[in-house]
Amino acid sequence: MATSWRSGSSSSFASSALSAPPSHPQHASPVDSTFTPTSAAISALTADPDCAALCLLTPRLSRKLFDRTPNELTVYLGPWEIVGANPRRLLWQCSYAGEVLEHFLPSDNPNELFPHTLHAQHRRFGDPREMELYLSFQEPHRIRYTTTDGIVHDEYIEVKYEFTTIEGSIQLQSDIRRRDLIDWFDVDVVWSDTHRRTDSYGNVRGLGTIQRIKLWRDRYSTFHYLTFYANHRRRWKEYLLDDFDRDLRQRDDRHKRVQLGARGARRGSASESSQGHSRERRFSTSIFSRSSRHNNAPATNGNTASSSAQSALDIRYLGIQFSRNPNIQAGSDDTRFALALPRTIVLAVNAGSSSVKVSVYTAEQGQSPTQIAEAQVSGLTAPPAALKYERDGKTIVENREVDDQVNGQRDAFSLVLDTLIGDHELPSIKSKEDIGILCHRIVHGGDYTEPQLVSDGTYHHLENLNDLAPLHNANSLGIVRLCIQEFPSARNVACFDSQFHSTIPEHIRTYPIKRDIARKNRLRKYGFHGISYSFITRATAEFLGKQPDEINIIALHLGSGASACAIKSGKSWDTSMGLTPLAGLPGATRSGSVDPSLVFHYASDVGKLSPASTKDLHISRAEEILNKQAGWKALAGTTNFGVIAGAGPSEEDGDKRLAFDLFVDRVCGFVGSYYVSLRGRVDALVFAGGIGEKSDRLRAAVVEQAGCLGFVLDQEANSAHKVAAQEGVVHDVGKEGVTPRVLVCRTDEQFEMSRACAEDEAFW
Ligand SMILES: Nc1ncnc2c1ncn2[C@@H]1O[C@H](COP(=O)(O)OP(=O)(O)O)[C@@H](O)[C@H]1O
Ligand SMILES: CC(=O)OP(=O)(O)O
Ligand SMILES: [Mg+2]
Repeated sequence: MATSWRSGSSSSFASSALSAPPSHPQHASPVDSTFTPTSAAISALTADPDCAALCLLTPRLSRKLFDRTPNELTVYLGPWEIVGANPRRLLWQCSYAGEVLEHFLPSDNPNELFPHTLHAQHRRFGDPREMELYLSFQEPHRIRYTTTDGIVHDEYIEVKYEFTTIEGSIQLQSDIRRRDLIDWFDVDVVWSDTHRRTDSYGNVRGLGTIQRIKLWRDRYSTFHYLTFYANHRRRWKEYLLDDFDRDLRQRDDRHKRVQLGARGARRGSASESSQGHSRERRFSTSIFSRSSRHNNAPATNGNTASSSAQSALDIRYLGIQFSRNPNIQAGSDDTRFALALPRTIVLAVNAGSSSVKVSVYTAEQGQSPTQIAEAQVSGLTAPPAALKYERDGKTIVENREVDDQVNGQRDAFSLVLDTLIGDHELPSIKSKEDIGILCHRIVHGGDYTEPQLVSDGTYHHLENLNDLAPLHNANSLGIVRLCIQEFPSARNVACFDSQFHSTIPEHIRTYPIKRDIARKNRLRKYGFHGISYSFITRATAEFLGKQPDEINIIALHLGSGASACAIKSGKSWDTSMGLTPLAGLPGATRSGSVDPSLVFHYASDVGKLSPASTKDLHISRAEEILNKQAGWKALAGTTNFGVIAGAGPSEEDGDKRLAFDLFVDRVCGFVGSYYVSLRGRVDALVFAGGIGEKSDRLRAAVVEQAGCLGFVLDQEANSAHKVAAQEGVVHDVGKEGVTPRVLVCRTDEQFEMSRACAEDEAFW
């Protein structure tokens, strides 16, 4: 191996090196064939003492350097050994008798030495592994080079090694640290609860950026350690892996992020503590004892790195964002990193009246799930039905017409399933066996107040409720049945739209009818869209910087089925749907509340069973008329509210304008009623659901009419394109400085279900 020196201008070495070419004839010799591949070549002291460097070079590279720097000196290095104490030295064998190169290690404590290699981003086009060929230290080290002429060089310099093999580099790093280097991961940001990922301006900051995390195993125990250079603090960090919970605290495959929680610390510490819920203890466990530094090297303009890692686990979690550059990451380091961690795939199925939405998550017990894919078939009541599929936030299928393959919710689900399983680029689902939990939105859950594992008993109990949610329950149970057949080893969990409303007080949920009959037939207000309202409550609270039980809101879930909900102290206080999802606001095909006698004047056969009834669903003509032949479809000839909201001034759009005005009127009726019901203590009016999230016109009309209650819109923020362009879940569309706020919430019923399932150990 070749070692070349470029001289400094001072010291005994400098003077000899200044004479060019190098005056040591023995150094002209080629590499000695006895040197092992793990040995390294060394080169380069620069002419400038401030940036003196020592490099181990491949012969190829060193030859190039020699061409341009006549003062260089070549030393051929052989194997190394680490000798002595106080100071420990890395002793390099050289080619010739009497020729020795000593690298004085700045600490006798091997754990305090941190050979540094760069993140692969610094060399974008090579093999990321090859970054290990280039080793450096973050502070000057003393190098003594002796030949038969005596000491040629003895000075603190910046040391850089360049290896010819990765194995050689790994071996040297392991020897220096007396810990085996077993893996490394290129990360874009590392942060913690005390060093947040971004600063208050949103700039990525963290503890360190663009660094290579290394994983070490102690040679004398089973302890594993993580090290990285916290470049923003200019110090090394070393953490004992056992000090972190075995399960990842959070995993976000889309952003290639994981969070390790400090062992014994409670989850969600950072945000909870910022909200005054600091329940965790801080750790002061020493990972290793600090020994004094044996480094008298001069500090260079304050940039000198500390070679001592911070010795205590001084954080509650460590966040790591692996490199998102696909060229760099080649393999998936984050997957390797998380290999040992127990998790499963959760499929959340939301069969609505006009759509089937399925989201796929990776989930760990007790952790917030991470979405990896989402597929939906929409337009089931407004043909053509269309399939949309996204993986890792990228659109894979954009509104493909699927009318010929889909007739109803169960077909839509089968199509979605085929899409997911057939996607070879969705490695988390290679086969059906990969799916551990399937959670299903069941609109009517009767008296259930919590999600239920589907057993024969629960299934049959739910079947009895089919007639109370005629557009939903039977369809959902059809999907549950399919899943039980198709995924025999998975657990099916039923999550209920009605459960969120179990807190509605008796005087609100009771109908003024004979109490014994009401009790016997369980006739009361149940309320629906509760999974969505639960999501909206938490998301809004987070957005407003409060706890869920500290907020009062009026939430509007306006989709194919539409409802309003008064949420008091984070709990449902009242909602517009009732015994069934027919009551309250009109919808795509539903009338909403009308005079109960109306139907008897609408047709004469309303008490008869509808021909649309099936063995799973018994529906009268009256129910059919009010659920399926009313709403926008009846008024405006379309179930697409986008078309209704887009109505122009022409006469032919008159029906659409009527439908729009009618809807605004009914929505405002609930807003006013709930405002009074909440005694005017309202933090926000929140729009959600397909219409609530997408129709700026509808929001503008509602807020204009409800303006007397203090709601004011920011027209610009409310525009559909502005809202669509926002990344987060909740968007403020209200006028600045005005309370109550007006918000848009991208509700996510699938996430809410999968979160509930991941949280409950009964489902694991
Ligand atoms: N750009 C739009 N403007 C207004 N309404 C829209 C728009 N896009 C979709 N919608 C409405 O949203 C409804 C779907 O809402 P969603 O909540 O997704 O449905 P579901 O009730 O099936 O869960 C559609 O039926 C359509 O009326
Ligand atoms: C309850 C209900 O109407 O649900 P959706 O709007 O999803 O049809
Ligand atoms: Mg819906």
